[in-house]
Amino acid sequence: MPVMLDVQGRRCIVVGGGKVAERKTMGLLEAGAAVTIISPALTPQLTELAEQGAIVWLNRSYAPGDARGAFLVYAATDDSGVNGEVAREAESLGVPVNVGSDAEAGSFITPGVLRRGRLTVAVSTSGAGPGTAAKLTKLLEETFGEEYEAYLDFLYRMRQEIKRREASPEARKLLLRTLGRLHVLDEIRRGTFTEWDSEQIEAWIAQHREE
Ligand SMILES: C[C@@]1(CC(=O)O)c2cc3[nH]c(cc4nc(cc5[nH]c(cc(n2)[C@H]1CCC(=O)O)[C@@](C)(CC(=O)O)[C@@H]5CCC(=O)O)C(CC(=O)O)=C4CCC(=O)O)c(CCC(=O)O)c3CC(=O)O
Ligand SMILES: NC(=O)C1=CN([C@@H]2O[C@H](COP(=O)(O)OP(=O)(O)OC[C@H]3O[C@@H](n4cnc5c(N)ncnc54)[C@H](O)[C@@H]3O)[C@@H](O)[C@H]2O)C=CC1
Repeated sequence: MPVMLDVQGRRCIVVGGGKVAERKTMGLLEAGAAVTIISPALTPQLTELAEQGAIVWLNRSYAPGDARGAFLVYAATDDSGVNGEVAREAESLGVPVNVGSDAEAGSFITPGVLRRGRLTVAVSTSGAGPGTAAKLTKLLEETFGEEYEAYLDFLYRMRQEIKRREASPEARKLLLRTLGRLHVLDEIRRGTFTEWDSEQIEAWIAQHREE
């Protein structure tokens, strides 16, 4: 079941400090999570993050009780027995858990992720082929270029303005549908798009609210 979680400022626990733990941590930090790593060893990059205070590092092995109070738990050690223990504890506490060594041992898996500002595309093969999930994510990077970031910022602003200025549900619906038909994305791609100021937005809404 795909969902988009808001992990901003929420405590997420990563057990293990190797390559896999590093990748999960980078994804969590990108999403603004408060990461605690529990591991007797860290990769150079994770060590640097701990030194900078960007993550909390507990320099020891996993111990029962570590999953308490977490929003998400990642079992990313190279010991599948330990990963299984972490998963059981998290499950008993009702905390979602990811197991890097076995898709089916946890309650969620980590998809490949493509970000373009407000756009997030997640790709999963349900654990059948993680390398394929990575390849498909790369392919999507070509389809969804950098222009989507500016385009979604534009859509976000217009949607806010339409909702703020327009009380009638019918007019809103019409405006939002018309908005989706604009050629702004092409203009951004061609470099001919210029930001709309408040007056232009107001004029556009007035012109299109009753078509
Ligand atoms: C089940 C899952 C667990 C989880 O949720 O973590 C899992 C499990 C395993 N991965 C393995 C191997 C590799 N994983 C990658 C890459 C990624 N793996 C990711 C997710 C997942 N991997 C989850 C399922 C996702 C899905 O399919 O929906 C991505 C998408 C996201 C991320 O990790 O951030 C990230 C791409 C990020 C990107 O670049 O976009 C590569 C390629 C590479 O490194 O370039 C290889 C080597 C090639 C190969 O083996 O295919 C092995 C075998 C280990 C062994 O042999 O011991 C297992 C264990 C098993 O098979 O169960
Ligand atoms: N999800 C994925 O994308 C992938 C998953 N894997 C799986 O993930 C596992 C981990 O892979 P890597 O990060 O490459 O391994 P790694 O060997 O680089 O790192 C393992 C880490 O776990 C720590 N650790 C070991 N026992 C621990 C304990 N009891 N408590 C806390 N930390 C402990 C170690 O100190 C080390 O930092 C692999 O064994 C494999 O099964 C492997 C490749 C990709």
